[in-house]
Amino acid sequence: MEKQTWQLVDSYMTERLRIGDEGLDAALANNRQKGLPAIDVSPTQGKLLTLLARMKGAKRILEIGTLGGYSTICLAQGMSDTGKIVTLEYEPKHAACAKENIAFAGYADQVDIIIGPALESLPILHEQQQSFDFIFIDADKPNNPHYVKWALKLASPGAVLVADNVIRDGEVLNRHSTDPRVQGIRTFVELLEQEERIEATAIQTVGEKGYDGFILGIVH
Ligand SMILES: C[S@@+](CC[C@H](N)C(=O)[O-])C[C@H]1O[C@@H](n2cnc3c(N)ncnc32)[C@H](O)[C@@H]1O
Repeated sequence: MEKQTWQLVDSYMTERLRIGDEGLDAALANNRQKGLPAIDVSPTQGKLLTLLARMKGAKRILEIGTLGGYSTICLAQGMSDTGKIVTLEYEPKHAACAKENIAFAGYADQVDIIIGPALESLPILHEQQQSFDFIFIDADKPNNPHYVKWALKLASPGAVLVADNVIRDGEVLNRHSTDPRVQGIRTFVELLEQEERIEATAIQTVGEKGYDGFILGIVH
């Protein structure tokens, strides 16, 4: 099938901007070989995570939704040399694959994968008085409103907040949508509208998963 313009542009930019490396390529190959769903962030989007973590000088990153650890490795590449990531994953099979990929990429000692529903892990992190200067939300979208509330409790002042898949082919505009993921994003955006501590914007994207986008913000 003939490639669409956005695919050609994505390949052009990925190549010209030298995006990706052995660890990231191996992670994607292992994820597909183990049958994980192909819902990792794209290489150009992953590089955005790397750059945001580097711009922030992130030292403690929380990721909600690990899958095979592709985005975890992107974040690890941008964090400070002594940085740590806590990443939350529901599916043991995904977490096991992520563990392999993260170790191969050289970040085994800096990443803690917690297996289980994020809504059970987040209160434990809070009880432990953990805090984070970068939070990436990319798990089950119906729970995004809960995740942003936990993010507010766990964020250190000035923390970066990123959430993926917030446009959903434009369905975010459809207040009558029966898709709980769309309603999760709509409620999430309404919470952002009301929450003065969060200053945010949206970046629209196009990719293998369609027309979608990120929320980027700072928790003051
Ligand atoms: C979109 S994928 C994450 C992709 C990953 N961030 C990347 O770009 O490489 C979402 C992941 O969240 C996990 N997940 C879904 N519901 C969850 C929950 N309640 N708690 C923790 N993880 C969950 C899924 O199993 C899946 O692996």
